[in-house]
Amino acid sequence: MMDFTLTSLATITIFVTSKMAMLDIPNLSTIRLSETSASDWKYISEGGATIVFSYRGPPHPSFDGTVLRLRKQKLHQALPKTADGVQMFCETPDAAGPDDPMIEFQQNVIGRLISPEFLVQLQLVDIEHQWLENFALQHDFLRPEGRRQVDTIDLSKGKAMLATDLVGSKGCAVEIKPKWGFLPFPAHLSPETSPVKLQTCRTCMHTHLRQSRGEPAAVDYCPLDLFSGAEERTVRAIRGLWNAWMDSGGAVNNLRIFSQGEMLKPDEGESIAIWSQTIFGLNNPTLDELRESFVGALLPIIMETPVLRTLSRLQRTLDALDREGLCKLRAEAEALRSLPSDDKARLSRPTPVTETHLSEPTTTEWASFLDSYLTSNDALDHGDPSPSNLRYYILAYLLSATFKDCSLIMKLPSTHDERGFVKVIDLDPKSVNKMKGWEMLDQQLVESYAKISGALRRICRE
Ligand SMILES: O=P(O)(O)O[C@@H]1[C@@H](OP(=O)(O)O)[C@H](OP(=O)(O)O)[C@H](O)[C@H](OP(=O)(O)O)[C@H]1OP(=O)(O)O
Ligand SMILES: Nc1ncnc2c1ncn2[C@@H]1O[C@H](COP(=O)(O)OP(=O)(O)OP(=O)(O)O)[C@@H](O)[C@H]1O
Repeated sequence: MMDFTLTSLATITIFVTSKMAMLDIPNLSTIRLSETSASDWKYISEGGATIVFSYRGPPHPSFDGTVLRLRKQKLHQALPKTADGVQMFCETPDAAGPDDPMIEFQQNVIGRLISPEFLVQLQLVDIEHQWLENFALQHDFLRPEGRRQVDTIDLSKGKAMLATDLVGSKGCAVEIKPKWGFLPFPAHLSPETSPVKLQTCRTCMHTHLRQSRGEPAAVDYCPLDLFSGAEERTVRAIRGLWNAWMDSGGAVNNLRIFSQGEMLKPDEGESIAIWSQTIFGLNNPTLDELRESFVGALLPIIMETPVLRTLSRLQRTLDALDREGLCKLRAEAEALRSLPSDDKARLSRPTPVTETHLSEPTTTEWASFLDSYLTSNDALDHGDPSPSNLRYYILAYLLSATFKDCSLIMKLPSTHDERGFVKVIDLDPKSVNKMKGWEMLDQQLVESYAKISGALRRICRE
């Protein structure tokens, strides 16, 4: 049985040095947001943890073609999700710290797993408190009401992130949040959960739960179709996303459409008319015509990009035990902890759960984990995991969660905007504090889905 200890400092030093050289991140402490005014930035969109603005001010070498990504702060802690699905529990790893760990994480972890052509250039910038306060004051009221009730720009941060603006001010960009692209590894599922979880994917179960609560949900969309690589299924997935976008008035977060730098909403007739004319050359199309043009434009991009396959492989291989197997492994390690020390010493693979198992991974630990994952994950017996590898599996699960929650932004090719592209965004590290919430949600999803009669359950195929 292979045993990973995540502390190989020699390897880590070499790795960090070579990676920094490769990505050539400049020293950006000289870039000052206070050189711009709040009105130079236009609200683009937001997720559970961050809010994004595009630079639209006078020409500036540091800000042209960039977005500003600011951290948000919950107004209230430990609340359930709101009706529009805004996540309200569990903090991100940096919630208490002044800086954003994202850049380091993208260099040291994500950059080793996803080809740089699919990643966005990120830069850390200093923010002066007064500037941020004024910025928040000017922009907060333009945010969606549902979001404003939950969180606000985090004024405690001294740094923010600049990233390449993928939406731009011309042409059409499409954002898809694909979610979970695999069915779980069966080895650790219980007899009760196994028939449910092996037939219906996690995202479809979540959709059902949301639907039953009257929340917006992408009911016709299954990520396994999108990830399938098969044309017919990909068409079905894009149609499903489009239908959800239409039916929810653009409220579901699985599909966002940006036209000329603005987020499009299905009920904005004039913008839709301009969009359909400029992007598809359609005048007064029927909704079906518009949908099929949209599908036709997106299909080749999705079929050709290798990045969906990469994401699904990463999600799956990093979640080799399923949440249930991980919980069992932790329980096994906890049971070992309570053994008398003489008995522990005699065990072939002891690993009681310690504080370090539940701490946030450091940069060096991530680097060491990646070394192990890239060289030896396939050689591990995931059907009979060793408690001594508990920490390895915890880090793997955290990283899998990042890939399960990221989004793609695809720029449609157009005459004035040359080539299209596909980029992966929102590759933030997830916090170990989320484990409990994930466990509860997993149980809730399966329990709720198991109540549906078998014949009505969705069958998701890989
Ligand atoms: O648990 P899920 O699958 O609902 O994912 C959450 C997302 O909900 P979704 O299903 O995509 O609408 C949720 O998205 P929204 O806030 O609903 O747009 C967040 O992305 C959340 O991550 P974080 O708390 O921002 O780090 C996500 O939480 P994690 O599971 O990634 O921790
Ligand atoms: N580089 C970019 N260019 C243009 N728009 C962007 C960029 N990065 C993010 N966005 C927009 O901002 C939104 C919020 O960003 P992001 O998904 O990173 O936030 P988040 O809070 O981490 O999301 P989640 O809740 O899904 O975890 C995205 O959904 C996208 O619409």
